[in-house]
Amino acid sequence: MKNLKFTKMHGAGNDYIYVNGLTENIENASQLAISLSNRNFGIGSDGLVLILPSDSCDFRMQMFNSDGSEAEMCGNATRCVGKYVYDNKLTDKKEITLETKAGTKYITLLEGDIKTRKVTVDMGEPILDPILIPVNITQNPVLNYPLNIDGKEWKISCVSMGNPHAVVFTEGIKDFNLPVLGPKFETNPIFPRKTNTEFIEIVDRNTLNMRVWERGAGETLACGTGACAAAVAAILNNHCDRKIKIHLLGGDLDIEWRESNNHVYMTGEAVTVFEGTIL
Ligand SMILES: N[C@@H](CCC[C@H](N)C(=O)O)C(=O)O
Repeated sequence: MKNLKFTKMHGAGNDYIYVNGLTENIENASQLAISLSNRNFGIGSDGLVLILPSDSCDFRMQMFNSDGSEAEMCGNATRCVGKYVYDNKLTDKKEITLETKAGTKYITLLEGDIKTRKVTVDMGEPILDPILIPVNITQNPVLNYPLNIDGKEWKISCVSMGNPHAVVFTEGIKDFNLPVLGPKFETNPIFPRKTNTEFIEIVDRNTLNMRVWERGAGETLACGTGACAAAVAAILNNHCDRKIKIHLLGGDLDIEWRESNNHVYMTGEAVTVFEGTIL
């Protein structure tokens, strides 16, 4: 695509290319995600995010992983889209509604500047029904379910935040070989739409360490929906209380699963790195 304007942004190191679909004409977004995400021959990113007009919300987000697959939801991108539409004067609101394939998300812009802004997103209710996640396990909710991978038993807890997550509580995550291990979870036949997988160490009742293997992207420095899913799984397994700080490779996210309305709230930074034009 010639003369395509883009902005590179990240949330806790989870980096995407953002394109204003209100002014730019995108033809094959899936193919574009693959080529632009390439870290040698493209811009380099975990995927592509389109900001589009919406009939029901202020804006609509469409998100593609670096392998070209379209995801229902992306937590880190949601924060960045909020910052993008405000900085680019597409809105003057600091409370923004965003249509996604996983329903409406409510963004609140907090303190910040043109480079970095703190953003909270009401991510809605977690989905625990295995049919809806989807995962081919009848136990409901799926907590500490034994999954055998190459002769080793892992205990998975499954949560959807609009997209599927398998959360594993374990130890020694910094030594895990995720490029070998991650795909064995991602493509396991019990996940009919594949899965994102979070490897979690419990630090204390309000703190977790996390590494993530993302469906369609591989290991990323952070995953917002994954952090929400990990928090929900930690609370359901009684490892943690309802407010949790999650340390990811690229930064921290604060997650609250509120008892009063069952919604998950994610707070973290959204950062603009640079703008450019594809020649
Ligand atoms: N990094 C994202 C999630 C992106 C989509 C995911 N790989 C999927 O295919 O479901 C986040 O911050 O939530």
